[in-house]
Amino acid sequence: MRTAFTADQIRGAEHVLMARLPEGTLMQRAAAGLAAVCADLLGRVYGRRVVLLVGSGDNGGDALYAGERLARRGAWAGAVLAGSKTHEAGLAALRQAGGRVVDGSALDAADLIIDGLVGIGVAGALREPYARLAEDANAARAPIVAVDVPSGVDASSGRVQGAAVRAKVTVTMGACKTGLLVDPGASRTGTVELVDIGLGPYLPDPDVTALTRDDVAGLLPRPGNESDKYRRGVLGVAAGSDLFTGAAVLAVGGALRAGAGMVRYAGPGAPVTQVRSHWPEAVVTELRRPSIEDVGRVQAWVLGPGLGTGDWAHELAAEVLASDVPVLIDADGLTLVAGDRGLLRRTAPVLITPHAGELARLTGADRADIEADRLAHARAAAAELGVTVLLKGSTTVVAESAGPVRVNATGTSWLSTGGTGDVLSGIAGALLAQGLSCYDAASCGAYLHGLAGRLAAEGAPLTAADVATSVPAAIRAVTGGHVR
Ligand SMILES: NC(=O)C1=CN([C@@H]2O[C@H](COP(=O)(O)OP(=O)(O)OC[C@H]3O[C@@H](n4cnc5c(N)ncnc54)[C@H](OP(=O)(O)O)[C@@H]3O)[C@@H](O)[C@H]2O)[C@@H](O)CC1
Ligand SMILES: [K+]
Repeated sequence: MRTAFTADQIRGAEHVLMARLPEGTLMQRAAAGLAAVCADLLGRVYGRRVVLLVGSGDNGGDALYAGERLARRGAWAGAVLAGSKTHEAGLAALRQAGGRVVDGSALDAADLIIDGLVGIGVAGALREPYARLAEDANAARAPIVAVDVPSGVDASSGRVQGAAVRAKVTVTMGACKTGLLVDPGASRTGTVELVDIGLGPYLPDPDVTALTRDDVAGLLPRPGNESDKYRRGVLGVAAGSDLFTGAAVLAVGGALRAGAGMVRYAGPGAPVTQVRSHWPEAVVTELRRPSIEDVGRVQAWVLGPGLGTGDWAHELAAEVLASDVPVLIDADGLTLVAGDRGLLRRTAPVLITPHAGELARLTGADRADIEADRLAHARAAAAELGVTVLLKGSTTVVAESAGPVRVNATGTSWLSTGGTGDVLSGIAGALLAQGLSCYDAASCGAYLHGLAGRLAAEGAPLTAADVATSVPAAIRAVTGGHVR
């Protein structure tokens, strides 16, 4: 499990550790790790030009001491001092090793840029001259190594207000920061390298976690000798309408490919015909009225893709939500719930899977605000609505009212195409039916969906149906495909 922490959490742990060590020890550990990554990136250190962007705090101190180490190995090291003050001991060390103070024009001829403008101590958007230096560094041809976080990215949320460094590598100290895993910040980090400075034993529970392949392999249900289709999990899918038939086909497809023992599809005539012809494996009930009475027993429901938002859909949603099994609500289901919050009054668990626009409709928050601070809005919605929230987007986040938010970064931009959300609801719904909690079903579902998208795309456009087709390959890639 990858873990990440807010700036305050890191500072708290640093405080305890620092009190036990001689002054300056942590910064030397940080600088040593930083210099090693820079040296790797340069290949040969001797004679290369390294420009350090140095802010007024300890982030600048890290950069200066790393510059000192590179200068001792024969690099030309020039520090651009951006702040009202500078880490004096770090600057003296750099000078003693042969480094110098330069102005921003040195960026043009740099082989490597070290961004030590600001780290976890930043407040708000970058001020001048930091903002201009960040932009000049981005425009230069040399790769940028960000110290701790790319300057301009809020370490605790991933928020970017104004200019921000776009790094090739981010060398983060002690533990990963939340903002490195959540967009828009995550898209600025490049590769994230962690330098162990001994913080581990002093860290609290993480703010954010990200499942690894092994975590997902451990959580995914696998059939045993005693399994039959009922014990493996029966998923009900209430989706599709005479106007929108594809959503039903895709949601059922996602569920079947993700290992549901059986999928029971319930809907009106047109999608019924489509689901039957695409998926003879599904057990289909054509609804003459909005009732699930004749559908049979299920262990979880997916409600909403392509369902429509009229009275018929509302009645069906009310019936599904009146059941005593977990329900995943997506798409039109979310619009229905936004118009009638009373539908969410139930005791069995609810997982909602909105994108930012749908969450905005549900909570009244501004869509742009949600996109700027995905974590805070997903958490707040989970607490306000009493549900698990899977907020879709370039970094998908899964939040409950308490505990760490799980983020998923397996996705690809090729997944931003119609119908992929329907497939995701099928996958996560199948995992719910197989007994996973909303939190695990959502985070494993997002992981598999992202990976299936990557496998299906291979750098080219994909369709939602391709994603569903690739789900077994994604599961195989996660579990190693061992026959059992
Ligand atoms: N402590 C340790 O032992 C270790 C610390 N470590 C390192 O220290 C870093 C944290 O250092 P930190 O706390 O000094 O804060 P930091 O991120 O350098 O920035 C603070 C300065 O930025 C400025 N500033 C703020 N907002 C701004 C804005 N919007 N726009 C422009 N400027 C702004 C503000 O300047 P001022 O307003 O005072 O001029 C303030 O002084 C951490 O990320 C890690 O790299 C690691 O090596 C591990 C060991
Ligand atoms: K930085």
